[in-house]
Amino acid sequence: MYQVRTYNKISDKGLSLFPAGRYSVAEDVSSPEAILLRSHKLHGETLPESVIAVARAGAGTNNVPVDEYTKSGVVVFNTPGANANAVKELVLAGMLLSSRGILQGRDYVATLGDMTDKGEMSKLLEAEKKRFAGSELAGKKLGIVGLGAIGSMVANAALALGMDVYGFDPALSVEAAWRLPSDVHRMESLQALLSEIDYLTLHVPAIDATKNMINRDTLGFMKPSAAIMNFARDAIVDSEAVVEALDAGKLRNYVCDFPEPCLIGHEKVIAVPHIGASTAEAEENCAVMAVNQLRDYLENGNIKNSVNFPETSMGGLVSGCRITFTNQNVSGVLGNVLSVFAENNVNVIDMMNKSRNDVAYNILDIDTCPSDAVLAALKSVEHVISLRVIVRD
Ligand SMILES: NC(=O)C1=CN([C@@H]2O[C@H](COP(=O)(O)OP(=O)(O)OC[C@H]3O[C@@H](n4cnc5c(N)ncnc54)[C@H](O)[C@@H]3O)[C@@H](O)[C@H]2O)C=CC1
Ligand SMILES: O=C(O)C(=O)COP(=O)(O)O
Repeated sequence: MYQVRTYNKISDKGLSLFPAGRYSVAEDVSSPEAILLRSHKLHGETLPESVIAVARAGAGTNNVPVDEYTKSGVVVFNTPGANANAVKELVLAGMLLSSRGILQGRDYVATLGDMTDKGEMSKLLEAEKKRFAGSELAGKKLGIVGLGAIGSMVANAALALGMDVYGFDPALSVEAAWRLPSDVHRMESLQALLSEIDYLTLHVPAIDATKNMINRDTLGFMKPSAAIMNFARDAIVDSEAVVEALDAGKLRNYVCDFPEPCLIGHEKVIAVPHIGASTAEAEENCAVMAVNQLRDYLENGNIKNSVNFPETSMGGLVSGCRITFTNQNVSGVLGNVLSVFAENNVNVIDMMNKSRNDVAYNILDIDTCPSDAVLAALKSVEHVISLRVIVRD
């Protein structure tokens, strides 16, 4: 029986994919092989030694100490693109809230509760509405920083709204480049993009390279009439600098999914509580994808959509026994492991070896499971980090 420890609200559509008789899935399982979570922060928590995989039902993995887990052979998964549409829609809402007097108008109308005369109310509203006039998105310039799953969807939607779209992404993958509409103006630097645009939307991961990428200096490149949408992470924007710019009339408004104390109550800030991916559809997509990936790893040793391990798949088990092992990515390890097999007359039917940065991952199908002594010999091969035996049910 596999044990999976969960954190956060994970959609039942995903959880129901764990077969009841083979999985125990709960917040309080004692020796989990896997962890399934959303934004719960694992930094500073002791990971049970039993854990071999962590699945983030979502995109950002900055709540998981990925580097530390990699060293102990723990595979970290995420669910690329599964919640991108939900974020895209909220970005569009954010830009509309930023450009029109929707919230201000709603707040004003809510003050009219004492009025009883319909005609009087109508007259007053018509007289006052000029205070809530806005501007249109069509024809405005949108800058997108990060053109991955979310950024490319926002680009398409913004073009459909008649916006002129500018993009900056120095790390763009070939696959993401293919998804991008050709009308997106490619910018060579953040500064060039910021000085051009009326709206900025951020869709980069929270990593060292993006920490405080919007700061006092970079805010200085923007037009005073520009607005920022931050549905990425708090770490990407220096909020204190944003408040200074808003107060000094150097930024029109700031729409964000990551409120911080200095932003609360500011009249030019529209802040919501990290609800970018909080739709039924996105929660289901993420949970289903995370559970399928986790099951394929636990039951077959296959790896898809990991943020720290190479994509490695040999399909379902065909032989009686599958050995998977992770090793430091140095030369000679696979050869030494195969020597142990050869010395003990273990026949390898099929195998795959892939590497990514400092780790290599291997799947080997063999005809019969090796003895405990052979397994011990395999585990003691220099630079082998972890080893697992998967037996067909
Ligand atoms: N508000 C919310 O609920 C959600 C927030 N997010 C956040 O949005 C981020 C992006 O999500 P996805 O688009 O799904 O990820 P993605 O991995 O598909 O795209 C990220 C893009 O950022 C680019 N990038 C990396 N470093 C960069 C840099 N220094 N400058 C410019 N571009 C850079 C990458 O090349 C990639 O194209 C996530 O990492 C997460 O932090 C994601 C989903 C929901
Ligand atoms: O997928 C992401 O990166 C998100 O920020 C979504 O977070 P959540 O799963 O809604 O807690």
